[in-house]
Amino acid sequence: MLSDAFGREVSGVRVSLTDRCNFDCVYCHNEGLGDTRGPQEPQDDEMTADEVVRFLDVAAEYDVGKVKFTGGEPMLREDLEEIVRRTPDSMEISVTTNGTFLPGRAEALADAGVVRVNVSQDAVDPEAFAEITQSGAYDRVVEGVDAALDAGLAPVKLNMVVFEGTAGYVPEMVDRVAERDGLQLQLIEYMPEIAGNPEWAIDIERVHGWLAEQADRVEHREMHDRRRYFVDGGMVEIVDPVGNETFCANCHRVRVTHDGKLKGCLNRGDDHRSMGEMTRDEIRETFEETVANRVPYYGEYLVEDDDGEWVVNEKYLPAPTAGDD
Ligand SMILES: Nc1nc2c(ncn2[C@@H]2O[C@H](COP(=O)(O)OP(=O)(O)OP(=O)(O)O)[C@@H](O)[C@H]2O)c(=O)[nH]1
Ligand SMILES: C[S@@+](CC[C@H](N)C(=O)[O-])C[C@H]1O[C@@H](n2cnc3c(N)ncnc32)[C@H](O)[C@@H]1O
Ligand code: SF4
Ligand code: SF4
Repeated sequence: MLSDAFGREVSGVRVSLTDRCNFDCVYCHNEGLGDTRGPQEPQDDEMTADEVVRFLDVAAEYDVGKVKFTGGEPMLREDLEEIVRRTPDSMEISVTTNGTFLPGRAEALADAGVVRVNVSQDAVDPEAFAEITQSGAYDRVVEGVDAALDAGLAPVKLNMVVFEGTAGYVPEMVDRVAERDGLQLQLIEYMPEIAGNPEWAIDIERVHGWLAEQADRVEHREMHDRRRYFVDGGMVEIVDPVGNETFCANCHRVRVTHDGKLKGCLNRGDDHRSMGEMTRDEIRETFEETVANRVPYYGEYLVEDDDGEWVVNEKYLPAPTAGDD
């Protein structure tokens, strides 16, 4: 397994299959590309299934054991099932989706080899949902969650971005996952870096504090040192990257953009390496370079030396953790 200069092993990849989407969520960072709601028709620049699989084959050679397919909306790709089927057997496959295409396709995804899905659902109130996603698809998403559970794609994590527009719905969402076996809740701190509107952010520590009061127990997940609260039989995980040095110190994934560029960090736009028409050997080299150049985003990992060059801040070496859960 490859490690970066901070000792962070790369055990997973997140592959964006498209930047298209049928929603237009007001907060969307589009996996680092920044523009909400990409074009609706298939684009020439999307990786083909062959290109995705070629990259995954190379990643598997480096013992990358997990792949997350995301987007844009990855289920807009009609060849998603094919890509999943052709993903190396050694990889655990999950998908993050807005859920609208799960009815009618969840079973096929499970048959192809997806083990679990994360479904975005920011509110239990259809009107609020419509305002946030700019869509009228609330019922369809709820149906999609049911379809995923019926197909055995469990646990289904409900992804909820916590910001000014949703914070009031957190207690209802916590109740919802407690009521239903197979559901978990993932509260994602709003990230304004790429999406803009920093005034929408709320203090995620208040949510931690509230959950700590409700929880019977709290666990730490190895990836990102995320906290998991167990409330009335339900599990609530908080994804809180913003300004969080510990989160980045435990980041074990390399990303691929829909147009086939490798990148070491969600928030960086200056480290993209295009795989384009590369041979496998070239992809290997590019993957190694990408890992070697990964730098945690939050924290003073790079400092200026006496000659004005940016160098690794030695106080962070070796990195605190390795591995993934
Ligand atoms: N800054 C940052 N944000 C992340 C990272 N991982 C996840 N997030 C945020 O959390 C969102 C939801 O991630 P998901 O695609 O559901 O997957 P996940 O929670 O990371 O992975 P699993 O819990 O293993 O399913 C992402 O779109 C980001 O907004 C990360 O490494 N860095
Ligand atoms: C970019 S979407 C792609 C997958 C799919 N379309 C979906 O919505 O699940 C992946 C996740 O990123 C989250 N997300 C988008 N913009 C965000 C932001 N500015 N801050 C935090 N999370 C964000 C969404 O809620 C979603 O759960
Ligand atoms: S559904 Fe996902 S990709 Fe589409 S706009 Fe919403 S968060 Fe962004
Ligand atoms: S380094 Fe930090 S901000 Fe960048 S992808 Fe990893 S956890 Fe996210």
